Amino acid sequence: MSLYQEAAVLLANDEKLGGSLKARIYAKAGLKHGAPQLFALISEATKWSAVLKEVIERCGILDEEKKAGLHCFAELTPTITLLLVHDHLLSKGGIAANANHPLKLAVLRHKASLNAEFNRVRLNRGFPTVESFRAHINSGTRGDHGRRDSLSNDIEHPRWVRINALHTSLEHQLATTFQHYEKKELLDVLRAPPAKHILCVDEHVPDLIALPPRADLSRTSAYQKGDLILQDKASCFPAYLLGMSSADAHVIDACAAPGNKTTHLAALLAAAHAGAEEPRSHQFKVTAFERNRKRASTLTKMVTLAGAADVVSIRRGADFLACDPAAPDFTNVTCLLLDPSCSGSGIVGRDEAIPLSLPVAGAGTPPAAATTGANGPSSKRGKKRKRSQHAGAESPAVSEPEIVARLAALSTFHLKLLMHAMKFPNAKRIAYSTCSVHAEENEEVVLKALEAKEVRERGWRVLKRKEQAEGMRKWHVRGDLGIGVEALGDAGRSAVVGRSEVIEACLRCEKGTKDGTMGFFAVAFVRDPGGAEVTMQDGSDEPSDDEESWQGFSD
Ligand SMILES: C[S@@+](CC[C@H](N)C(=O)[O-])C[C@H]1O[C@@H](n2cnc3c(N)ncnc32)[C@H](O)[C@@H]1O
Repeated sequence: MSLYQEAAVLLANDEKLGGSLKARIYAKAGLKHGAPQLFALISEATKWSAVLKEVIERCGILDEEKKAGLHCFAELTPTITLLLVHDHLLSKGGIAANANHPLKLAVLRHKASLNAEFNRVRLNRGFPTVESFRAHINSGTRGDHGRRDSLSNDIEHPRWVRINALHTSLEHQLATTFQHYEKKELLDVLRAPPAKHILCVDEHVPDLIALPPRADLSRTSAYQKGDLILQDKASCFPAYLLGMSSADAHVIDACAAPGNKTTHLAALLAAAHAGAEEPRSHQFKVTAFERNRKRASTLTKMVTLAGAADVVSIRRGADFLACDPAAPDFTNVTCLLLDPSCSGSGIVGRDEAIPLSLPVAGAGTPPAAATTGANGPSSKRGKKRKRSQHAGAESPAVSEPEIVARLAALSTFHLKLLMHAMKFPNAKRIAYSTCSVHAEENEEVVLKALEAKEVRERGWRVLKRKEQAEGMRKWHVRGDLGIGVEALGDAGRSAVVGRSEVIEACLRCEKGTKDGTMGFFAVAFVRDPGGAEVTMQDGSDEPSDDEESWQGFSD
């Protein structure tokens, strides 16, 4: 399989794998060509795709090769043509294939017109040299040239690694797995190539280190044994925010799979109970709810690998909302962690779905007839171009009303979970988090919960910044209450006492910044001693809408 065929298969993503293009390529086993080479080709060709589409269509390559009936035509798909033409026009080494490779020959037959059309497009757009055109494309200016995304930034997402305190310690890992690594600032780590042996010990979350983007630990025995857990910094906030102590013997993870936060809870509880003589399974436990049975299997594997199977009890296929908080099983539950399915808008890579413009056969004007200026196509050609754009590979946009409706459904679902968690009779703390950047799923849920009469009656409030664990107190990006308050009515607004404290209590993480985190939101609720005992009601205090209408969950 040629480089171009393999790149086209990755772009097609027929297996419908999730995650960013980059993550998919680097995670793919058995690639014939190197992941960096494939990723560079795809990302570069994508940046140029709007330009290349125009060039290819005007040259009529797809039509000509089809007419010629060459045996390789079937393989000369729009995607492969785009990739080949990219390398012919823009890669230093040209097309990376043998001189007599049929696909290379098919494209090179059009060498003269490709070069001429490319120069025409460049000049029409006002770029005197290829270099100035390249600089413009790389700058990611929006419009038909592509867009800025993390591919062209010099900052990438670091590889965050949580040291699994159930198995090992930070000191031990620094002295063994990372003995040849130099300690550096986070910014140095963010900009380093994957194989560089530098790391940054995180200043906010204990037992967390950052390695250079795409650092590969998969072959280290520490990773294979479950001593190291790949977990984004932001995702470590909720369990840490709970501030558990030896008084906490039973904790619930309400939405657990794949289990990063479950094993983090177990590790923090083990640290809180350290020194006790009896086996840890007699000291504390985590009950992990996971509604999706398939994902519960992943959870089981993660928990076992992390060495937490003795203290984590998995409720496979169980809906947290269906459990009875008053059941004897839950009498000793003091803390709950809610990390529900959400829009996932904070996930790195989620918005990197690269708009790829593909050429279409029959869409272009042959070069000889291309007498209209680049900015002045005939109406007939204009119609064809419209069709070709429609047939292109860009994903269909989701309309604004759809987004609003989805966020409203998620917000209702999140509030329902939160209100359910607040009914556990002896619960003292609840951490609520999402990997969403939308206030509807974050601050607004917090505010709505706080304004509910029964929540206040039960004594729930936010855990103030000054009460938070040291690292969380130090974290600089706080809540965005301004957006949330807008959505509330007058009654809601006046019901929120101490707005600035609520803002300060919420933690936000932004993606694509030098903090190196994903987009995330976390907050903790606490119940003051003396807050009223929970009176179980008939559920009438719960929001009535169901969350099932939302299909685009983060998980
Ligand atoms: C965002 S993921 C959780 C990620 C997890 N906390 C971690 O850090 O690895 C949300 C999970 O909650 C599960 N879930 C959603 N609603 C649930 C419910 N009502 N009861 C139990 N699990 C639920 C989903 O199936 C999904 O696996």
